[in-house]
This record gives sequence, C-alpha cells and structure tokens, in this order.
Amino acid sequence: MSLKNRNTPPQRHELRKVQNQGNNFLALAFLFSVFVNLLMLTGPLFMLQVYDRVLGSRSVETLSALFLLVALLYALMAMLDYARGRIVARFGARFQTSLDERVFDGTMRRALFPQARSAPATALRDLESIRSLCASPVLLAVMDIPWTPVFLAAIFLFHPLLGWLAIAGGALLVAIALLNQALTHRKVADAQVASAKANAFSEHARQAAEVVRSQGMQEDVSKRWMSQRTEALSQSISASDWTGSFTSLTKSLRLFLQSAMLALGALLVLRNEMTPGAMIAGTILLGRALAPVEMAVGQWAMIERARTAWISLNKFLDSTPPEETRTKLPVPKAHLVAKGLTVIPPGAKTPTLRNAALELQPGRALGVIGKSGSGKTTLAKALLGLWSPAAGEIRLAGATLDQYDPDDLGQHIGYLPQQVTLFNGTVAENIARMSQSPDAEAVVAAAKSANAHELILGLEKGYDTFLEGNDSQLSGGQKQRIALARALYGNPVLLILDEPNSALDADGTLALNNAVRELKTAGKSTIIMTHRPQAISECDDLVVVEKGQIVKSGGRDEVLNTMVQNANVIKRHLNKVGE
Ligand SMILES: Nc1ncnc2c1ncn2[C@@H]1O[C@H](COP(=O)(O)OP(=O)(O)OP(=O)(O)O)[C@@H](O)[C@H]1O
Repeated sequence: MSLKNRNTPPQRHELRKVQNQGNNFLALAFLFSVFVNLLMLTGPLFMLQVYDRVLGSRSVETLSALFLLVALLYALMAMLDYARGRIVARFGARFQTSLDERVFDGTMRRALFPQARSAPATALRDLESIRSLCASPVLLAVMDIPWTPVFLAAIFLFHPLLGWLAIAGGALLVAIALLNQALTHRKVADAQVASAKANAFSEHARQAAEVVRSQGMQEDVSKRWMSQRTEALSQSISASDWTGSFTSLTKSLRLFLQSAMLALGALLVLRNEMTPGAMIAGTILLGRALAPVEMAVGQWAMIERARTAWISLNKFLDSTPPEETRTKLPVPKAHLVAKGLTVIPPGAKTPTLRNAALELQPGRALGVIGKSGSGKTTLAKALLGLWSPAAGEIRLAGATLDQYDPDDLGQHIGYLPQQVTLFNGTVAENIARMSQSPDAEAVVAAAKSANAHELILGLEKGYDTFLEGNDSQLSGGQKQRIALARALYGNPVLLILDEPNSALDADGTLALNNAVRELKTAGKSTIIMTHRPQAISECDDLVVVEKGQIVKSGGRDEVLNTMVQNANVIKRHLNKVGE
C-alpha cells in the first residue's frame, strides 16, 4: 500500500538525508574516538615501560613520572570518552526530532487506510529504536571496531608470531559476529513482530474492556492474548538464546585468546625473543582490540533492532511522502458540486458509491437518506476529502478538494462523524479542535449553537472540565452535542453530519435543526446523512442512496412524495399477497 500521489516526486533516501544533516556530530564523535583509541594504548605502553624500564633501572623517579603521565592521560581519555558519548546521544536526539513530526504525520495519514489501521503503528517505535542505539555505548563500540585491526597490527611490533595469533583470534571473533548476524537477525525480527502483535491485541482488548466484561469474553480474550504473548515470549527467548550463546562464546574465546597470547608470549620470553613487558603489553592490547567486537556481539539484538527499524522506516517514508504544499485558496463559498462520483474505499476492490451526482447551493441543506450499508458514509468520506474519487470529481467553490490544503479544508468543513471521538483535553480544547490557541468566544458560540452550552456549564469545571477522551464521564448524547459544537467551531462553510441525531434527545434534535437553520441563513450549506425523518426537517433537497447509487434526487417534499407513493404501491401489493 502506498500513499504516493501522482504529483509527488519519489522521496528516496529521506532517512539518509536526515542522517547526513547530523554528520558533523558523527564526524566529531569519530574524531574523539581516534583520540580515545590512541589513549587506549596508555595501559599497554605503561606496562611495557614499567616491566622493561622501571623494574630494570629500579628507578622510583621514572615510575612516579610515568604514573603521573598515565593518570593525566587516563583523565583525558575519560573526558573524551564522556564527550563522544554525549555527542552521539545528541546526534540520536536530533535525528529523532528531525523526523518525529514527519513520521507522526505519515502515521496519521496511513491510519486513514483501514488495513494500515489494523497493523501496529511501528514507525514511531522504529525511530525510537534507532535513537536508543545512538544513546547506548554500542554505537561507540561500533566506532571503535575500525581500530581493532590497528591494535592487532601493533601487536606485530612486539613479535610477528603474537601478531598472527591475534589476527587469527580477531578473525575468528569477527566470523562469529557475522554468523551471529546471519543466524539471529530473522529470529530477532520475528520476536519483534510477535511482540508488536501481542501488544496491539492487548491494546484493542483494553479499549473494549466493557464489551469484554459484559459479553463474558474475558476468558477467551485472555486466552487469545496469552497465546500471542507466549508465542512472542518463545520467539524472544529463542532469539536471546542464540545471541546469548554467541555472547558467551565470544567472551570465553576472548579471555582464552588473552591466555593463549600470554602463553605464547611467555614461550617467546623463555626463548629470549621478547621482553616480559612486551608479553604483558601484547596481551592487554589484544584485550583492547577485541573488546568492541565482544560488545557488538553481546548487544547484537539492539544493533539488529535498529537495523531492521532503519529498513522499515525507510520503506515507510518512501511509501508515505510528505504532504504536497498547495497554494492557499481563499475561504470558499458554500457551493458544492459532485459529478460522476465513484468511490472505492481504501483497500477495497469494488466501489461502494457509483456515478453519483449532486449539487448544493449556498444557504441550502441536503439530506442523504438510504438504508444501512447503502453508501451514505462513503459519500460523506468522499465529500470530506478523506477518500479520493476513483472516478468523477468533487468541487467546493470551483476547486477540487485535493487543491485545498487538508488542514485548511478541515477548517472549512465541519464534520460530525457517526462514531464520535473526543480527545484527552478540556471540553473547550475539544470544541476548539485541540487548537494550540483556542478562541474562547468562538468555543462558547459553537457550544451555544449546538445546544451544548448549558450542559457544559453543568459539568464540574464547565468548559475546563478535563475529558479522558472517549472514556470520559459524558453520556452518548452529551458527547454528540460537544462533537457538534466542534463541527461548528470556526464557522465552517459546509457542515457534514453523519447520523447526527443517533444519540440526541428531542431537545438535542431541536437544537440541531436550529443550528442548520442558522447556517442556512448565514449562506452556509449542510449535508445530513441519516435514516431518521426528524433529521431532515431543515433539508431543502433530498437524495436517496440505494446500493451505492443515487436513485432519486430533488426537492425534499418532491422526493418524499415519490417515496410515499412507492410505499403505497408496496402496501397494496402486500395486502394482495395477504388475501
Ligand atoms: N473501508 C471499507 N472497505 C470496504 N468496504 C467498505 C468500507 N466502508 C464501507 N464499506 C462498504 O460500503 C458499503 C456502504 O457502506 P457505508 O458505511 O457507506 O453505508 P451507510 O449507508 O453509511 O450505512 P449505515 O447507515 O449503516 O452507516 C457497505 O457495503 C460497506 O460494507
């Protein structure tokens, strides 16, 4: 699935571009790493000097001077090591902040596609995995790995045989690291997928807690979750068993190599081919050379996670290009025209609305009636610009909907969905569409139009009452009125109401009709999808949808009359059958 549109150039390597912007950080960290790694030679060189110079000359002064120098060098190394740790952490943070909004935006747009909505949203987690790698010591170990051959080569200076042993040992460790990568990356990825699936299931179950409890589904849901969880756990244990076995093997091998080095060194000392200092220094150098490899193997799961995260984030960004910038259009007139409109829901194969045509003039209200599943919501989603037409077009004030910036279009159109969703925030923030700078007067005006003002004042803290999203303390009807106020906020030119009075009482319906009348007087237009007659009392025009097609359209009373005549025909037919 892809959200690419015809006009957007392919956004290849977007991730790489963001990474390149932080290259200064990486270059600086790498430079510091050069010094840190050079300073790592302090220990072996000190050892060499102590054994070969101090012990031979028995000079306390030389020992003191060397010790002071070593203390200073280690202090410098600590500072540089700390600094490079801070630099890569900041590189990670910068990488994340540069992409956070972009990825969140993409995740939201992808959620408009039902099949993507059911898949766990991993892009933000992927970003987090990459940042975690940067904030951990593993990235520094990876930066140290290029020094491994340098240290190994330095061992040659002590004695070629020691050098060859070190090279053979190093090659063996690298081979183990590669084998680790080859054998575990599938397992780590599988464990991640299984765990994401189990988490998504538990989140769905949590959201449906009331249904689960009231419908006696607790045990079955719990068992289903447990089986997914057990699967995820066993995958994760299998992955960690593999990486664990490689970690132990690498660790023991490195220690063994150091002992083998000491043994070979001792043999060479016995043969007078090398000094004892070189023997010890060589052993320490080997340890230093192999430490980053050992660290990388030990933390392989983290590296692998970040690697797969990088690949999947790349795919995500590639298939979800940034929104095109559009020329800002003026506030449109409430004139809506749809011609030859065919809509295929995202991910579906067949259209659920075919060849529909309608026109709505400013100051008029249109009712869309039809049975369940006839295509009313499909029409609403197309008119909102959420589902693009597969054929035909929709124009608001002469411009097709995709010519408007989606946020601007959202400001011009008020929408009351069939299933109301409120956000975690105050009533006022919810009505103001979670705006960062809500207009208090407009909030109250919208609430009054939706007949929600009194009910809001009756809440514990009035407009400042905090709502826990959909779990809030409000009744269905109260939520619907607040959502109607949200739809009316900011004086939209077009109001689309999908089953607006499904949870409204008589007062609510009256207020709704008043609001529609006010909009009409102000030259705005309204579309009401419904199968309840009370909701169309303010409608001037009516269209009837049947099996995805507009089968009747015209003035409200004219359409109603044809329907009533039909009903009479059907009634007469039924009476005959009954005789
Ligand atoms: N996302 C989707 N993917 C595939 N088919 C869909 C999707 N959404 C709706 N449909 C199908 O489109 C048809 C019309 O559905 P729609 O929701 O538009 O009907 P409706 O008239 O609004 O029904 P109701 O009054 O029950 O809300 C139905 O057959 C439905 O199964």
